Amino acid sequence: MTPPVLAIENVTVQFRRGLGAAPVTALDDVTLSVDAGQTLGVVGESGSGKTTTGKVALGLRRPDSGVVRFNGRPLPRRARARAGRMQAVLQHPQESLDPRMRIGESIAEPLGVLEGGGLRRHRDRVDAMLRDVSLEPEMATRYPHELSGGQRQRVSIARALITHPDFVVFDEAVSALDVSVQARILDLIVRLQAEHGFAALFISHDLAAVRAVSARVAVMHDGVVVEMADTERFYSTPEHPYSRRLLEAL
Ligand SMILES: Nc1ncnc2c1ncn2[C@@H]1O[C@H](COP(=O)(O)OP(=O)(O)OP(=O)(O)O)[C@@H](O)[C@H]1O
Repeated sequence: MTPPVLAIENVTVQFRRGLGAAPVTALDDVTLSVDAGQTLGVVGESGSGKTTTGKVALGLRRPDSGVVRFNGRPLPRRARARAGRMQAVLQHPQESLDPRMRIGESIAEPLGVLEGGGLRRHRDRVDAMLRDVSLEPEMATRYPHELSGGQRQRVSIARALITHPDFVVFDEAVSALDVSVQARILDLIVRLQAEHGFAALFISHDLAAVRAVSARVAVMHDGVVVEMADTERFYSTPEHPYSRRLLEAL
C-alpha cells in the first residue's frame, strides 16, 4: 500500500515562554495524514494550533515528541533535502515574494535552488507556470507592488508549484483577499491539484473556504484534533460539540 504523502503521528509541541513560565502546549498528541491529490482542511479558532501543525509538517519546527513522515520516511532534517518537495503558500504573499525581485525571478528562484541557473535558464517553465495560474507571461517583468492582491497570491502559488512539490501547505492563503477574488483562487487551487496531484494541508479559520477545497477536515481545539471527518459528513452532521459551535458561527 502507498503510504500517505505526509503523516503526523502523535506529535506534541511545547513553547517555552522564558524562565519560570509554564510552557504552552501548542500541539497535544496530534495525528493526521494526507494522501496524494488530496486536501485536508485544518480548522479551529485562533491559537488552536493550526499554524504550528503546518510548520511541523514542513519541518520548520521539530516536534518535542512524535514523528513526521514524508512518503513513508521520517522527514529529512536538512532543509536542503526537503527543498522543492514541500512548499508553503502563506496569507500575505509579501512573506514569500521579495519586493525587489521581478515576478519571473521570484518564480524561478526555487528551481535555481534545485537545479542552478536563474530566470534566463528556466524562462519556458516560468512562462508555462504563469499561464497555469491564469497570468500573462508578460507579468514576469513586473514587481510585486505593481500587482493586485489576487495576482500576487497567484504568483505565490506559481512559485510554490514550479518545482512540482509532493506536498503544499496553504496557511490562511485566501484570508486577506476579497470574497470574489477568494473564490477564484480556491477554484485555481482545486484545478492545479487535479493537474499536479500534490497533497495539501489547507489551514484556515474560514470554514466556507475549507469546504470548497478539502476532501477531509480536521478540527483543532487547544492543540488537540477533536474531530476528523470527510468534508460532506462534517458539514452536514458535525459530531464534536466544538465543531457544531464553529459551524453555527458560520
Ligand atoms: N513561537 C512561539 N512562541 C511561543 N508560543 C507560541 C509560538 N508559536 C505559537 N505559540 C502558541 O502556540 C499556540 C498555537 O499557536 P498557532 O499559531 O499554531 O495557532 P493557530 O491556530 O494557527 O492560530 P492563528 O489562527 O491565530 O494563527 C498558541 O497558544 C500560541 O500562542
